[in-house]
Order: sequence, then structure tokens, then C-alpha cells
Amino acid sequence: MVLKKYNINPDLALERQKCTFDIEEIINIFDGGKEKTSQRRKIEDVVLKSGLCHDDVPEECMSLKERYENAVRKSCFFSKLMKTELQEITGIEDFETPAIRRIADALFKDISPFLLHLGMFVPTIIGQCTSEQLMIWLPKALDLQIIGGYAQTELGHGTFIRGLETTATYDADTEEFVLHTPTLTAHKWWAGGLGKTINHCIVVAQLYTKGVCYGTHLFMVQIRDLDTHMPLPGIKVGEIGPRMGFSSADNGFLGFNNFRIPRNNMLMKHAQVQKDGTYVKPARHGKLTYQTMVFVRVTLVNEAAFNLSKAVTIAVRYSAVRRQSEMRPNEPEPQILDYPTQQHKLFIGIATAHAFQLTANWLWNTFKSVLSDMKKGDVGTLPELHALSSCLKAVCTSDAALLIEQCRYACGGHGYMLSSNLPYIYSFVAATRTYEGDYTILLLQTARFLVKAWEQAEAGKTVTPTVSYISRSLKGEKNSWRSTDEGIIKSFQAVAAGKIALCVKSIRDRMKSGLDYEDAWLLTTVQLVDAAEAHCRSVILETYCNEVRRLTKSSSDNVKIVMHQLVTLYLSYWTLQRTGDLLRYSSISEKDIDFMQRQYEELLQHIRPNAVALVDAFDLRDEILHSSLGAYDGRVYERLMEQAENNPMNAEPVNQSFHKYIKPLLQGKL
Ligand SMILES: CCCCC/C=C\C/C=C\C/C=C\C/C=C\C/C=C/C(=O)SCCNC(=O)CCNC(=O)[C@H](O)C(C)(C)COP(=O)(O)OP(=O)(O)OC[C@H]1O[C@@H](n2cnc3c(N)ncnc32)[C@H](O)[C@@H]1OP(=O)(O)O
Ligand SMILES: Cc1cc2nc3c(=O)[nH]c(=O)nc-3n(C[C@H](O)[C@H](O)[C@H](O)COP(=O)(O)OP(=O)(O)OC[C@H]3O[C@@H](n4cnc5c(N)ncnc54)[C@H](O)[C@@H]3O)c2cc1C
Repeated sequence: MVLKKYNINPDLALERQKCTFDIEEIINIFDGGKEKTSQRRKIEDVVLKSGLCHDDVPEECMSLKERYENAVRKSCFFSKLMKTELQEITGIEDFETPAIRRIADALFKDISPFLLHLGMFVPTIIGQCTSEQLMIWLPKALDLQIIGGYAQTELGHGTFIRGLETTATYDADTEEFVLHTPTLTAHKWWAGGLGKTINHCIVVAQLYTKGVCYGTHLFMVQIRDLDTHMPLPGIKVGEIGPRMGFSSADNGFLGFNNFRIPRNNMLMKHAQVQKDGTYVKPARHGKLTYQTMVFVRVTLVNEAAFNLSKAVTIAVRYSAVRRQSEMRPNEPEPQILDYPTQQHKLFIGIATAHAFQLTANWLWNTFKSVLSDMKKGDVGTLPELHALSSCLKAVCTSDAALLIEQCRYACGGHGYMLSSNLPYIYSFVAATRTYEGDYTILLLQTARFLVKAWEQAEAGKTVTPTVSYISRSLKGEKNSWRSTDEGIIKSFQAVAAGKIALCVKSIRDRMKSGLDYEDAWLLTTVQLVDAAEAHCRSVILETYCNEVRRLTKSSSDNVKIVMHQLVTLYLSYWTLQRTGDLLRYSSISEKDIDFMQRQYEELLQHIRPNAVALVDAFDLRDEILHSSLGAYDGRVYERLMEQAENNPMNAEPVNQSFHKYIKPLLQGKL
């Protein structure tokens, strides 16, 4: 759609005059410096000027097939643009560039069918191939001579990877693997792009050689002819059908009928099958084939932050424009943003977007540092990364989904319109809670790490920094509540330590009563999930505070004030959400809780004048927001009417169904 130009809505113009800080300063902080802001804007200019974002009809008014075809068209031209003009700005290998991810949303209101190519296929090649394999596939994949996806999940199993049924049996006579789908439930299911788009695929299958099963391994498989795009003989492939979101991407199913691939198509960086069929197991760590999942979990924290920032931008701008009800008789209707309950719904969204973005950046740096350790042969930091990325992916995607839905509630009926974009943002983020490891499953992985850390600390061993609070707790350090940043973080750590202690005790008590470890663990899983969530909260709170302090060191006083107001709001909000836990595990009193409640309500008032400026500081262009409610100019009603008038349903004054059905019904002739 071409966005019509309007003058700024007067309410929104007034809001911007109230701003107490330099927006550009905050924009630079989140981009990582002035240079990066300028590079991002250049990238956005190039993409927006390309005309690629244009749709003849709104995406939501297209059929599923049209949506898919439109998304493929845009993906192809976008890829070409990335190879040409954008390459000059970013450098071809720089797929990490967050600016590319951001501007991709200007093209796709839903998602690109190529997402998994960049999001999982290329990262798997980079992380799992030998250098010889890398030289064969990486240039082709980066140049889009081959397009790929990641097919792990099957109809019968997603979570339990060890239970996957697809087999890859080595045939030493021909030096090939034979891929086979032995049952209905063994069909690959869900892989993005698989339905119609991709010609190659990373397939996760149980490896058999010399009659022995060695568990799941990764294989590069060509599934379609490069010229005709027809499925290769022995391949059954298609689209799985409409779903809650992801409508413009083709999630697919895949089955193999004794399909042969060369030996070299097993990704052999970590484990190998030699020509004679001898299996060589990974030298360092048994779970290195899970590395792409860890990578995506890390990027999903960023997705949670980015999508929440979009939703809260839309809802805050709308709330500044929308007037409803009256605060006192005969007074003009106030902006709904003036209601404290509305501020309560929204300002936590702004603070959370900051908290998650800074946590995502920190996690990304941790990920890079673990990768560099692993390159040197040291896998010692991997368990902590796995525990961190698991709980942060679970909690951040889950919180973001809830807060995005809250943004929709905050926009009343208009938030329910697809043109608000809130339903799209929600359905995308809701899926992130499930894929790449379901919420509960990932928290249980973190819980395993926490229980182990507890046992290590008990044995007097040093534990990693993110769980050092366990050692303090075991030394008998009592928590004394203080309502400062550090004080609150310490109390949240005391909550996490208290919950981990209870889990350990429950497991041990259950074992004493005769249960084996597996049953004792199983019966404690409700508490274990809770403990892992509490640990994750303490990590987010601490990272957010530390990062704001670090990043605003040389900022102006006004930016320091407003960024710190949001930190305090976040800490107060979570204190009030978790009073039960804090009363149980810290020395917080009723009086302290009253103080926190008052502080929270005062903060809402302090933040109120800067609310619009704070969402402007996410620097999200209208073309990325795609929202009739959230555009920079605040012309909500004009856009809603514009969209209604453009609705293809209104192209004819009388729909044919009147003549076919309604009229005969009215006349008793049906
Ligand atoms: C156009 C431009 C766009 C740019 C694109 C860039 C970014 C885009 C952003 C979006 C993202 C991209 C794509 C998004 C779209 C959709 C993608 C969706 C993809 C998928 O969903 S793929 C399928 C994912 N599936 C899962 O996640 C399954 C979850 N299950 C598991 O991970 C495992 O089964 C399990 C639950 C971890 C259990 O595994 P298991 O082998 O049974 O192990 P355990 O016995 O439980 O544990 C043994 C031991 O191993 C440790 N462990 C487990 N996992 C790992 C790991 N990953 N790393 C390190 N260690 C691990 C575990 O902790 C245990 O350790 P102990 O010491 O306790 O023994
Ligand atoms: C939009 C979308 C895109 C996807 N894209 C891909 C892709 O590109 N490639 C790919 O391979 N896969 C993909 N997936 C699949 C995805 O990774 C899985 O759906 C996900 O990992 C969850 O697994 P599942 O469906 O088997 O859920 P299940 O494991 O069946 O989960 C169902 C419920 O059971 C619970 N549960 C399961 N096991 C346990 C346990 N041990 N303890 C306690 N509770 C348990 C879960 O918590 C959950 O509540 C995609 C999924 C979606 C929704």
C-alpha cells in the first residue's frame, strides 16, 4: 500500500512537544552508536525506495495462494537487492545486521518463505559442515543458487528429538545413505519453506551404520529438481495447511521412500561415517548437532524485543490519539493514555522491550564468546549458554506474546482489525513460544542445569557467574530487602535460590520415600519450571540494570533519568507481580510493598509525558509498523476509513449472494 500523507494529529504533535530528552540519543544507544543508526537508515532508504514493499491490495485481502506467491515475489527481489545495493552497505557476510531483519518487515506483513533459509539453513551449514563441505554449499546458499530449510520435527515428534523416526542407513557398497520414512508419524512436518519453496533441506534422521543406531544426525538433502522444481523420485512433499499465522510461508511435510544421498551429504564437522561405515563419534560434546537450535533461541530473544517494540509503539500512539469517556462530569473526553490503568497496560511494554533488547544483545555476545571458546576446543561454557538461551527464549517469547496481546486490549475494538497489525504481530510471537523448543521443555532444560549447579555449590565447587547466588545462599547469606536496583535483584536471586533449594529437597525427599530419580524429578517438574522461571527473571533484571548503567555512562542527564525510570518501573512491576514469592523468600514487609506500589504509580505519572517520545525512540518507520493505528502522524480514523473503502468487499454495491440466496429467502423461494 502507498501510505497517504497527512498532517500530524494535533494530540500527537502536543505529545512530542512534551518530550524531555533527545530521542536521537536513545535511538543511537539501541542501534549501537551513531554510525550504526546511520547505516540502518541507509539500508531502510534503499529498501523503501526500491518499490518492493508495494502491494496492489492489502495482504489480508488476498487468498492464501496469492499471499504466498506475493511473498515469494518479494523474497526473490529482496534477495537480489541484498546481493546488490545492500551488499555495498553491509558486506555480504553480514547476515547478523539487525537492520536487515528490521526492514524485512516492511516487505512482509506476515513472514518470508525464505526465512528458514537465512534463519536455519545457512547457520546449520556454517555450524555443522567440515571445511570441504562448507566450500561446496555455503557459497551456493549465500548466492541463492540453492534454497534450503530445516526439517527436524515429525508428525509424531517435535520436542523429543531422540524419538525421531526418519532413518538414514549407510550402504558401504555404494557409499550412500538411504533415507527412509518408516511410518506415518515419521513424516517431517512443519519445516518452513518446505511446502513449495525450497529445493534443499537439512534433514535430521537416525543414523544407522553397520547395523547400529547412533542417534540423530544432520544430512543435506536435495528434494526438488533445480530446473523444474518437481519433487525428486522417492520424495513426497507438500504444504501442511492453514494455521494461526505464518500464512505467507509454506510450512511443509516430507517423506522419503528409500531415497539415496552420497555419504558426503552427512554434515560431518562433529561426527563422521567413514567410507567403510565406521562411525567416529563427536570428540568434544554429544549435543553439538543441536547448535542451530541454540543459535535460533538466541535470536528469538531479539525477535521478542523487536516485535514487542512494534506493538507498544502502535498502542501508545493510538492511546494518545484516542479520546474516550470523561474523568469528571462535563470535562472534555481525555486521551485514553491519561488513564493510569492504560499506562499500567502499556509502559511495562516499553520497559520490557528495553529489557529484552539489552538482554538479547548481551546473550548474543555470550553466544559469540562461547562459539569462540568452542573453536579453540573448549566446550566448558556450552552448558551455561544452553541453560541461558533456553530460559531466556522461553520467558521472553512468552512475556512478549502476553504484552503484545495486552497492547491489543489497549486499543479496544480497533486493535482487533488486521490493519492494526497487532493480530499479525501476536500470531508471529505466539508461535515463537512453541517452536524451537516449547516453553515448558526449555525451562526444564534450565532446571537441570540449576539443580546440577546447586549440587556443585553444595560440594564446594565454583559455579558459573549467572548462578553464583546459589553459593551465597548455601553459605547462609540472609536476604534483607532493599528497594534499590541492587537490593531488588538480590531479592529476586534469593527467590530463585529458595525455589531451587525446594526442588532439590523435593527430589531428595521423594527419593528417600522410595522413588527412583526419574520419578522424583517428574513429580517435581511443576516446581522445577517455576524455579527456572524465577532464575530467568533474576538474569533479566540484572542484565537490564547493568546494561542501562553501562550504556548511559556518557549520556545526557535527561536520557539517564528516563532510561532509569523505565528500569525502576520494570523492577517495581515485577516486585508487585511476585509479592507472594518475595514474602516467602526475602525479608520484604507489607510496608515495603506499599512503598513499591506507590513508587510504581508515581512512575507511571513521571513517564506519561515522555510516552510517545519513548516509542518514537524505537525509530520504527510506518512501512515497518504496517498499522492503521500506529502511524507516526496518528491519523487513525482517516486510515481506518481509507482501509475500509479499499476493502475489495466494497468494490460492488450489491454482492451476488443477495440475488442467489438472500432474495430467494426473503421471497420464500429458496
Ligand atoms: C529476511 C531476513 C531475515 C533474517 C533472518 C534472521 C533471523 C530471523 C529470526 C527468526 C528465527 C528463524 C526462524 C524462525 C521460524 C521458525 C523456525 C522453527 C524451527 C524449529 O522449530 S526447528 C525444531 C526445533 N525443535 C526443538 O527445539 C526441539 C526441542 N527439544 C530439544 O531441544 C531436545 O529434545 C531436548 C528437550 C533438549 C532434549 O534433548 P535430549 O537429546 O533428549 O537431551 P537430554 O537427555 O534432555 O539432555 C542430555 C544433556 O544434553 C544437554 N543438552 C540438551 N540440549 C542441548 C543443547 N542444545 N546444547 C547443549 N547441551 C544440550 C542437556 O542439558 C543434558 O545435559 P546434562 O549435563 O544435564 O546431562
Ligand atoms: C510456526 C511453526 C514453525 C515451525 N517451523 C519448524 C521448522 O522449520 N522445522 C522444524 O523442524 N520444526 C518446526 N516447527 C516445529 C516446532 O519446533 C515444534 O512444534 C516444537 O518444538 C514443539 O514440539 P511438538 O509440536 O512436538 O510439541 P509437543 O512436544 O507434542 O508438546 C505438546 C505439549 O506437551 C508438553 N510436553 C511434551 N513433552 C513434555 C515433557 N517431557 N515434559 C513435560 N511436558 C511435555 C509440551 O510442554 C506441550 O505443552 C515449527 C512449529 C511452528 C508452530
